[in-house]
Amino acid sequence: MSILIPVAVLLFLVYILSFYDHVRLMRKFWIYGGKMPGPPAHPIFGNASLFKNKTTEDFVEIFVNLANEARAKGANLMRTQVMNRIYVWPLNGKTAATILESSTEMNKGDDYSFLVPWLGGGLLMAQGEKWKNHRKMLTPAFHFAKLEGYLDVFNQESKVLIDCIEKAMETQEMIDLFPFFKRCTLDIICGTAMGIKFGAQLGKNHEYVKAVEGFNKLTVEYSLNPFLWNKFVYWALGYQKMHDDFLLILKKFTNDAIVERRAAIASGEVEKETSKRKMNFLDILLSSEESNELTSEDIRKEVDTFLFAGHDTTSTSLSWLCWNLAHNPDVQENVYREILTVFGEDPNEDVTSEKINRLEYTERVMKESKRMFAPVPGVQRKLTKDIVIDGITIPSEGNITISPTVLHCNPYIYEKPEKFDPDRFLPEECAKRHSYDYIPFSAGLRNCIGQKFSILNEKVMLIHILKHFRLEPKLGFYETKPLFEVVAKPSHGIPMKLIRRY
Ligand code: HEM
Repeated sequence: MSILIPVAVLLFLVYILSFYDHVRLMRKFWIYGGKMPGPPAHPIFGNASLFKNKTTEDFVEIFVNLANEARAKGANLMRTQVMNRIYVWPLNGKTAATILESSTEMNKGDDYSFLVPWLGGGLLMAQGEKWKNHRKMLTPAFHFAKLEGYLDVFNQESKVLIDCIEKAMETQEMIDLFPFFKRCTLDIICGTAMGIKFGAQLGKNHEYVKAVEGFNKLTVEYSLNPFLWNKFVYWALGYQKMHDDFLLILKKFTNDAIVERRAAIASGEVEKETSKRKMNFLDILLSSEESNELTSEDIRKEVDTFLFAGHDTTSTSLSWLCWNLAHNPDVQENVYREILTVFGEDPNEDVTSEKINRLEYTERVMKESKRMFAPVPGVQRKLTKDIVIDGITIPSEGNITISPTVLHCNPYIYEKPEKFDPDRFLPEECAKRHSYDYIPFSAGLRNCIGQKFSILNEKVMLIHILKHFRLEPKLGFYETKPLFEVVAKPSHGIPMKLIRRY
């Protein structure tokens, strides 16, 4: 009994000390935040009350309304605060450019810290020279000529997708396409990046798929609950254990895939490619391992980064595209007609690279869909030094949130932003805007390395789907909402009735 009291006192002291840095930052941001436009903040909790009893389903509306209130008062940026964190939001492309074009302020923000044990050191999270070297090394995997080589996988997996949907239609009248798209894009990224048949669409590797979902859920819970930001609390409530269990599954899967590919190359089962332009992503990494540029752990982090960044984003984007098409039948019909004109009527024909760039109208529709529902709702930078934007000093250690969602809903740039209008992307309309008023793939040096890959992937899947089915929504347009999470998934999926085209 006597030992319990000092242990309890010690634990309490550790707990109190662990808050020292929180209090220091809270004070600093209170002083700076008070001079910025933004909603009134509490000295300790900041703007936490805005999110009380809300879920990430409500956040888009909250942030867009706050941004519009600030814009109406003439502000070009706004701040929000929660406990010891400050977030400064550029409200138009011109202001966002200051940070996106900076070659020094490229470090990722506080909300990414959760991903460090999994992806830290991979391209998405890396900093400084390491980021520069890895970006240079991996760029050839996304070269135009290389993308054409991925078309086979896009076509094959899209056909499996159609089979899976048709099978589901035998027993269900209403189908939520989102999980189908997610499994398909996971199979595509594994096939293209690593040269392996993953088989998520056929029900394989279920444990990995579950672990990705579990880890994503934890990420959201962590970012919404500031008490979990304290390592001690996180551990004591059992979150650390769940976190570690998911990580074990995720890392093991990738490590096994790497070992398998290495062995296949060594045994000659897979022909060794020497031109970097022709190599798939994992083979580029493995060749850099041979020349001691990368360690095995570096390779694992990069592969995990591409699996993470490459599948949820594209499937979410395609889901919102289908949602917009289902709710705008005229636009859907126009896209379908354009697809038939360019590719012909055979629903089973492969999509080829020569014709795909002729889909001008479809491309505008895809862009407008990403404007209305930015698949990545926000990215963050953490400042290393004070910077001044629009005459306002933003302090070091503060976060800048560049939110495509908030920028794309700017009524001063996009008249009636809630209206789906592909003509906003006619060249003469684009010329009227700052190029950073539309940034679904971010912009500047740290833009999305996978954007061309993703657009091609999405187009091929869309062509296969629309050639087979007409889409009819089974929920009202606003009954499923974009979640303000790492990826803006639809809160209630995208339930559809699919009508066969032939
Ligand atoms: C619609 C689909 C996609 C969207 C909307 C999207 C969006 C983005 C955004 C906004 C960023 C900047 C993140 C930040 O600054 O923190 C980013 C970075 C990145 N994306 Fe994508 N992405 C998509 C698809 C993909 C795909 C298919 C891949 C891989 C095959 C990929 C790989 C990456 C990587 C590795 C980075 C980090 C780049 C760097 O920091 O140098 N993304 N993406």
